[in-house]
Amino acid sequence: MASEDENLFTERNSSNESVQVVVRCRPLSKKETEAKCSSVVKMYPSRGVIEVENPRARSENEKNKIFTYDSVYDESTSQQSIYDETVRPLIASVLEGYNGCVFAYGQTGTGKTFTMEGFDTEEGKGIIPRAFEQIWSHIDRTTGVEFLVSVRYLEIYMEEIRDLLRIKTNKTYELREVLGQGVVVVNLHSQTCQSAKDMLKAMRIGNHNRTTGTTNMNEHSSRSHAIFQIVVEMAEQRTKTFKVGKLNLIDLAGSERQSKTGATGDRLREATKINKALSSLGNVIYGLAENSAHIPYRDSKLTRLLQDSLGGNSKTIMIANIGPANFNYEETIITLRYAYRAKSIKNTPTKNEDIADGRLQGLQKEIERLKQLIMKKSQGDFDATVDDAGADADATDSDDDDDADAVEEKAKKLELGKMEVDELTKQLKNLEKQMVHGGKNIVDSVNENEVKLEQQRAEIAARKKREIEMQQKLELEEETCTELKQVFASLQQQVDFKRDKLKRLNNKLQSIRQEIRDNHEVYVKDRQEIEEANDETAMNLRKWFLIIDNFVPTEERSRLINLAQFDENLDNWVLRKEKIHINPADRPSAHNYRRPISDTALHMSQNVPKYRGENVLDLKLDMPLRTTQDYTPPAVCPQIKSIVTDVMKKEMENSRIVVKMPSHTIGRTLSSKLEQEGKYKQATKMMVDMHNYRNRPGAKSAKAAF
Ligand SMILES: Nc1ncnc2c1ncn2[C@@H]1O[C@H](COP(=O)(O)OP(=O)(O)OP(=O)(O)O)[C@@H](O)[C@H]1O
Repeated sequence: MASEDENLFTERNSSNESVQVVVRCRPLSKKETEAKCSSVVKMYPSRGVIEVENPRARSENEKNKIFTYDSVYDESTSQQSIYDETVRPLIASVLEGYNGCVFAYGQTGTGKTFTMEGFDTEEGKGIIPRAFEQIWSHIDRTTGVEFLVSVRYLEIYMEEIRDLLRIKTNKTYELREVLGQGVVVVNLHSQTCQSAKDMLKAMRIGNHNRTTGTTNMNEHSSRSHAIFQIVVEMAEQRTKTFKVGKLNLIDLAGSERQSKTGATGDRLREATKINKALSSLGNVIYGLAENSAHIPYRDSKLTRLLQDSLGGNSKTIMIANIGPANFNYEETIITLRYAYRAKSIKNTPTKNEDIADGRLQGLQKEIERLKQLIMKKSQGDFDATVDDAGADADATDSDDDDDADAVEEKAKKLELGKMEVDELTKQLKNLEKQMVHGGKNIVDSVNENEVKLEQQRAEIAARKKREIEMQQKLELEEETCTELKQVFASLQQQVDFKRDKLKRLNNKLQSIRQEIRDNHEVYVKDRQEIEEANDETAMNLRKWFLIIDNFVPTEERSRLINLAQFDENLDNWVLRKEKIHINPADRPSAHNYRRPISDTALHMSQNVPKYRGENVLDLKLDMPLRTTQDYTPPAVCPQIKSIVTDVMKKEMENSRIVVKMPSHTIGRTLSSKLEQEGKYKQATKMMVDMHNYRNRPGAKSAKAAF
């Protein structure tokens, strides 16, 4: 049970905080410009407002839709500004021991990867590499603190988790809820980093391993949700306190419509899984916004991993990416509605302080232990081990003997001891290398300027944020003030005012109705797409039924149905292994070799000669009815016959052998002789002439030709 002090501590370090939602709109793409698309998005960054014009509006009410967010960024916003104004304060919180999360959401091709990763240039780099720089410039400036920084990089592809830093493993990555840590991925490789460069390298390796593909909407479309995790453990040397900051940087796969991306085959299957996970994310956001009793986190791996970031212990920023083209109006509105809902999600970020079982503590303890051990061994206590502190020292001393053997033994021990000390020192150095001592660049004057610049940027960002908030408040108050300020001089004025109000309310009603209609249209489109996908699946199913009906015997079918079972981890049907009970005496044999029946024997059958009959099946084949005739040799025309006879005569005279042969055989012999001599043309002509003669009209039979 938590003590009163602990409860107080938690209360002091946690408070409710809304998910911060910002919207970023990219410029019209080259393709959109070529297709003469127009921009339907207007942004007002100073007020945090976005206005989207409906290109298919039938009335004034339907025309414009207005949304308000924490901040909005138009196409001219630089990567630096979006980072400084939105993400920098969050990373600063992570370095104080909070959990943080930034995730980019939006339709495919709207700039999520551009925002999170960016390009390899100073201006082009995105949020993730900039976060590395901020973390390491903080470490370099902080004295008296030891840091342990590690990163992990995973992707969720087709509802499967893959380790992007260790792609060639056959480990399975399960999700497990760990007390005090939230939902973690078991077996995921964690890489310790000593600099921003190390982190950048890990990011590049992961990006290289990430699943991407080409669609009509984006040449390099991310086909998976990628999560880059950074864990910063901090140990204050003076106060001996520990804290841990965890950061999740997430580039989601884009939501997409098959009609627009033109996805088929693998791309379509990926899109179905992507949309399924995103729709469960939508359900979680909806549930949290509506304060539902049940939040369906367990519906997908993505929502389980985001459990802490949405409605839990984390400071979270959602970046909604949109495109400005009229062609994508509906998708833009869906993204904006999603983002608007996320605004009302409340998190309870809590500082992760005084952690009892952090990796850094373990590392520090191990380093201390090794140091002591090395010290003891260097002082001659070669029997010292992990826990005993020289208990055997007396025993070694009491055995004081001048015997030559004993001296030799001692020398050996000394040598061994030295080797052990070297080995332990190596281990110690390796462990120490993992930890980073803060405050390396504290006296650097360039660094001081950098710090000042950073502080100024943070101040400007905070001021801008305050301005937006004040502007939004002002607008709201102005609206209510105009109502209150109305002094009803006459009944007519009152009537006019009420009419105005009614008109405004009517407008609101119309816009809500329009929203319902829009939603219905989206719903109908979604349904159509699902139906199309269903039709395709049904077609495939019919094909498989046809194959099964014609090629799988009925009794075999029921056996297979019994063996089939659904594997939730693989999200697919698998065939259970059938237990075959065979009496060893009745073991089947093939080609006089006993066929193996145990798993080991089956496995070994590849290499061990004893089992080489394994794959030999002795089948009696049903021979098909004969559909061919015996070969009838071709007839030879008289002209050739005469030549043949002349040549044969000569041959026979030379060899003095008399052979009685039919003329067609002689013809063939001659033809092959001509071929041997390289007279291919003559040989072919001879065969053709023979064939034509034999098949001449009116020929009675092959033999009649001769
Ligand atoms: N703010 C921006 N300024 C200029 N170009 C941009 C911007 N945002 C995106 N782009 C360009 O748009 C294209 C698509 O961007 P990106 O690949 O980041 O989209 P995405 O949302 O990650 O797509 P997907 O979901 O398919 O992976 C890229 O060529 C990118 O350079």
